[in-house]
Amino acid sequence: MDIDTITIRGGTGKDGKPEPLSAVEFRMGDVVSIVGPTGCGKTTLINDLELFADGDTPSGRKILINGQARPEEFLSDPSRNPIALISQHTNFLSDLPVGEFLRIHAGVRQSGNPEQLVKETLEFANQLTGEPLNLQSAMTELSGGQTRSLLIADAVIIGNAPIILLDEIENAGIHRTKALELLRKYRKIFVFVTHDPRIALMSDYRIVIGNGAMRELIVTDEEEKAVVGEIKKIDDLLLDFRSIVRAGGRLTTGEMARRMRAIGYVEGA
Ligand SMILES: Nc1ncnc2c1ncn2[C@@H]1O[C@H](COP(=O)(O)OP(=O)(O)OP(=O)(O)O)[C@@H](O)[C@H]1O
Repeated sequence: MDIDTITIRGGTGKDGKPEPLSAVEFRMGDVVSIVGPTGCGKTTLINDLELFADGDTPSGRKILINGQARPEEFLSDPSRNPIALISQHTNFLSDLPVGEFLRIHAGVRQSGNPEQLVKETLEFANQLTGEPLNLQSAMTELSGGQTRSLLIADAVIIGNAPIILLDEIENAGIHRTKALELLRKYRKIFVFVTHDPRIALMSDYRIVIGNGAMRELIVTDEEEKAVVGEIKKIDDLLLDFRSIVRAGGRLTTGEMARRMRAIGYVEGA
């Protein structure tokens, strides 16, 4: 089934009142962020999407595919489920080597050459994480960042899911700008739950959640796109400082001023 749109029909917030945003429609190719304070209901919203809620979850929301109720096959046959969720608490239970797992998954999910898909998936995963993984590593031995990178790459390339939900990938040592740039090459709906301004502003629009309810939809305008360029510079600088400290180095005020000048920020500005 080709998916063009996913609609969220609003339900109620934690106070039982109707959500201010009564409906939101995602179109194929959209990159969306869900933002809001801790505990406000962001994960609940993507769980509603993953479950194809039909008024049967605490929020009372309804999820429509191409304007219609979910087809039964999405629930009964996992291989037809168009949604992949990369949650915050993902661990592998199998201790298969990465290569074997990917080969088996590619064989079941796709008709193409499994070796090519495995290669592509590994390359994709290794662009997302700072700690490259190899096909011989046991899956249970991967770090949090490697696990999350492998799952994202597997969902995008082998699972080929048209809708991918990603819950707070910023906490797992994933290269965020790279992730957004790479993912945008694939025509899918990506929904990020995030506290990260870089991810939120690199999205096409964001849904603001408060007290369990969808409150506002903000489209990223030209001014915000310019701001994200500056945020990237500051963020990259912090990542540089982190790398220096991790590698056992020391930071000096002189070095900090030099690096800030190099990206166009003067000391103390
Ligand atoms: N619309 C709603 N109606 C009823 N309960 C809700 C609703 N939205 C969220 N909740 C409840 O509020 C609690 C917190 O929600 P949730 O875990 O989704 O927040 P979060 O924004 O993802 O938090 P964090 O930022 O810490 O990950 C959960 O117990 C959830 O069941």
